Amino acid sequence: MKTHQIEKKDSILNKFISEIRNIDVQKDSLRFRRNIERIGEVLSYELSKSLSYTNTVIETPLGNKDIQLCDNKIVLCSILRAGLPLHQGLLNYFDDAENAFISAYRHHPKNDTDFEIVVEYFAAPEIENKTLILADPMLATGQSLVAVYEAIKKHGTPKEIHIVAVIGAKEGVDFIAENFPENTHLWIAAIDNELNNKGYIVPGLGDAGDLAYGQKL
Ligand SMILES: O=P(O)(O)OC[C@H]1O[C@H](OP(=O)(O)OP(=O)(O)O)[C@H](O)[C@@H]1O
Ligand SMILES: O=c1cc[nH]c(=O)[nH]1
Ligand SMILES: [Mg+2]
Repeated sequence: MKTHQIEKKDSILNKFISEIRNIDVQKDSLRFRRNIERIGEVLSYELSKSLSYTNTVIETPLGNKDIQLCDNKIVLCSILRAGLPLHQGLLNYFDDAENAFISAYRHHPKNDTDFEIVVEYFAAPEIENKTLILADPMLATGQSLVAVYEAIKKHGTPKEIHIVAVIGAKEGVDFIAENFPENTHLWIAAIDNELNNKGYIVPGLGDAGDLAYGQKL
């Protein structure tokens, strides 16, 4: 897997990341969702540089102009719930993409610290031989992404996979690197060093799904 950690180079992205991490600013859920969306837009732009392009002639009112246009058949698949605002950011740029949604949540059968990932809902177009963009803002242990990939694999084999995430933990990045095909790309804004005993990224930002959409039972 090739990891692209976009915040390594300073840019306006830093402001959006600082706001989603900030304990005061993140309380404004409208701003939180919009910041995740804006980060999705920045990551889309970075990812777009790795896609394939074909020469196309565009007719303007005054003549013709050659331009290289992306010819990948993209399926944009986001993991519910927290993936929704990131999905919108990606779709703002990859507006021709087909769309897929898959659910994954942490089920705690015994206590707060042990959990298993439950994947239930999957709605997708044909993915065989297409460019699959898998989006989830948080990459903590990596178990959700791997569980989702196992479910998606049963429906076809994409030509290539691009994972898009906002904040990850080193441990989770290593885990997905072991479990996704070698030609997978990870486009991620920031990578933190630690996970706590509940599998939350430290310092991270807290619970992305709750910050975007409110607490769940
Ligand atoms: O890398 P992992 O350890 O699997 O954790 C990351 C997952 O946790 C969050 O979802 P959550 O289960 O909180 O669901 P939600 O989006 O409904 O809040 C996040 O959006 C990822 O899907
Ligand atoms: O840090 C984390 C880990 C999982 N899910 C989140 O929303 N945040
Ligand atoms: Mg959550």
